[in-house]
Amino acid sequence: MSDTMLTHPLVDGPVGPGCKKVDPIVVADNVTRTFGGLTAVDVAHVEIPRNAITALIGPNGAGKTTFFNLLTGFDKPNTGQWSFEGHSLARVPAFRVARKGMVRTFQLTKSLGRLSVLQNMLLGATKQPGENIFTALIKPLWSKREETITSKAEEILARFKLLEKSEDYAASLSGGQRKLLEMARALMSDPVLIMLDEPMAGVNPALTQSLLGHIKELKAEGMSVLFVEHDMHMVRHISDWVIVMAEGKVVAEGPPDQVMNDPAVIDAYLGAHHDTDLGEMTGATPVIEENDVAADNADKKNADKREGAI
Ligand SMILES: Nc1ncnc2c1ncn2[C@@H]1O[C@H](COP(=O)(O)OP(=O)(O)OP(=O)(O)O)[C@@H](O)[C@H]1O
Repeated sequence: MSDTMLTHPLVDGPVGPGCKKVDPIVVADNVTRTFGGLTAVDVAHVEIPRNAITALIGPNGAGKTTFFNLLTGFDKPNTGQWSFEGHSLARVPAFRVARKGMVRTFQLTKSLGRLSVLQNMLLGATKQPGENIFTALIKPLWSKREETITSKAEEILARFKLLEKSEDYAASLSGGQRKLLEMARALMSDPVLIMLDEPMAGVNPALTQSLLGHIKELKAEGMSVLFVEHDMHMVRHISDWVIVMAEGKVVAEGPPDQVMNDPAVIDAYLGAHHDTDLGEMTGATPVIEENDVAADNADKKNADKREGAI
């Protein structure tokens, strides 16, 4: 940020790249990742605030996805340390990271598309029935566990208005419904921090309101949310905090209205998107549940048009 004297309730001290948070849930230091000669991530220090919605933005190739992959154990850094809820998680494998409560959405791939919506949900549960040999041998133990996770899956599907689709192939869902399923699946493992990778990609504008409502609910339930998104409208309307990456580094951070009016950010990132709708700071628009069905239908049509969507 250009004005380092700004303060904010989430921040301990002046606002600026790498600023200290009052109550951080993730703290990362000197995280680097290179691919050959290219430094994809070079984050000196960043803190993610707890129980807030944080957007990670930046131009294509800024290193956002790589940083996500590193934090969640899907990739290994060259250097660096980070902690989640005060516990070091650097180089901890992805399944353990998820068990600790740091859970990311991942895209519905071709193979997952061939499973039903419910099966996708069951895959999201952290501890599977029969996971240890003792439990596997005693049917009442695993069948009870299966019942519990199935009813939990159905409860979450109902909340996301996907229950009636539970037996459908996931591949048959519209773009927006897929995004809802990705989020619903992540909730199966009771995240403390949920990390969403482009939650708005391919989503019809009316279903967008429903998705935004679901994300705000996660925060209302006490979760922290970190998302990567190119849709500036969403970033502006839903985020409490915005972190800007460029060339692997954190170049700016702050509340959305300040970050998006920062000349350095406009030059580095928004300049390339001058023609896109950056919106006004009007606050999040209300959830339009009744539009879901119409939106889904329109969304489905768009999804059908896309070639090889999954
Ligand atoms: N597995 C890989 N092998 C080689 N280079 C990679 C690999 N993954 C990422 N990169 C490179 O690292 C840089 C950062 O990529 P990354 O996908 O993290 O950026 P991003 O900010 O998420 O971009 P986008 O917004 O386009 O998704 C890019 O130059 C990319 O080409």
